[in-house]
Amino acid sequence: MPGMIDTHIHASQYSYAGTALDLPLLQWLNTYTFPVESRFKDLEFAQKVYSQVVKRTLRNGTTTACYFATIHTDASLLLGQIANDCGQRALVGKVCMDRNSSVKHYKETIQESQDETYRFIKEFLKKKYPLVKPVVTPRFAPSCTEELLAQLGEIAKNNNLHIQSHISENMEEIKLVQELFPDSESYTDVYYKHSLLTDKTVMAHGCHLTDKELALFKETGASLSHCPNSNFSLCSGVLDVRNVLNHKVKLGLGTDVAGGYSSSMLDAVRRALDASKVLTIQNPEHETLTFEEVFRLATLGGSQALSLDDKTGNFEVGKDFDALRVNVATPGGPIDLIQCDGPKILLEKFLNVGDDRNIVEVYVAGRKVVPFPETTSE
Ligand SMILES: Nc1nc2[nH]cnc2c(=O)[nH]1
Ligand SMILES: [Zn+2]
Repeated sequence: MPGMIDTHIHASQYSYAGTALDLPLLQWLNTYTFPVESRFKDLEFAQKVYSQVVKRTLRNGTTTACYFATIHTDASLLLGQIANDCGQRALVGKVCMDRNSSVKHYKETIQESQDETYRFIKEFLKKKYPLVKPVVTPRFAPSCTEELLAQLGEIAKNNNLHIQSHISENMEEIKLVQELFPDSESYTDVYYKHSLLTDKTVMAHGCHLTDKELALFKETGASLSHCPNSNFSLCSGVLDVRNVLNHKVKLGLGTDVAGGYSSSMLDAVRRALDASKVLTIQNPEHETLTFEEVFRLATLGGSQALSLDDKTGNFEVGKDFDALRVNVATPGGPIDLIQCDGPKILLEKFLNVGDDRNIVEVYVAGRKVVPFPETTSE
């Protein structure tokens, strides 16, 4: 099958994935996230966490990942190097934030954020990695001043770069954005005003976007990353994917580690189906997503959301070979095959009950990256 595409994952939060899920978003960021992310000034710590998250996601069948790192340029460059060395296709973002009232040492001045973003992009592009690219990454509106958002919009435009951020994840966050940006009509308008909504933009969550905001996504070509594990784990909200698709907005799936506790895209597939079923429980008229639709979101949908669908997402002639060799009946694996089923049923079983034991080989751009070559295996 085509490799899976994680459109939103915080590589820097991998060390505490599976813990610390007892607070809502803003309190979770202040209590757990910012203190951990501030540790990535230490390149040894960064090397350890980043090589583990890249290897784990590859083993789980993530052939393309769109990563948030931290505010630290050198550690963010290191994440790019590790993804390249391990053969994963990736977008890597050095996080930008010049507002943080809770963990005072974990923020930049606007000048630092601008200068370091330039340095990050320049040094990254100098490496000429074939599959790994930088992405302009304002953390989210509440942690950036208007001036910084405007500068980042300019930098992305002038260098034709990808952009990633977060939007409308929980209600408290939306209220905070209204207070911080009183001149903007909506959360989406804050990004739109600063040229941050383009056809190379991916915004995580969007649980509470209005139809009017979705229309602005459609108009600009910006996409959404649906991160259902995170949305459930932090009690943020339930995105109505059907409504997003009806608005013809591009959409992929994301793990959002560590707001989401699992680094596996198979988990994202299952949670996306759960989220859709929750909406059907609440409203029987809701048209539940099918497993085929969610499979598409995890692969082709993700490639479209990241504007990488000329390279990956399916096996169309002319694209790179990003693929998983799956053995549904792998010995010692989680699936018992009782009867002889056709390929569609086997895919459904794998998506719902399979795990990395079933993913026998992983290929990115034709290169076998799992099992790991002797030197990098652990
Ligand atoms: N889930 C999640 N939402 C955010 N919004 C701003 N930063 C973050 C983050 O690290 N995780
Ligand atoms: Zn996130």
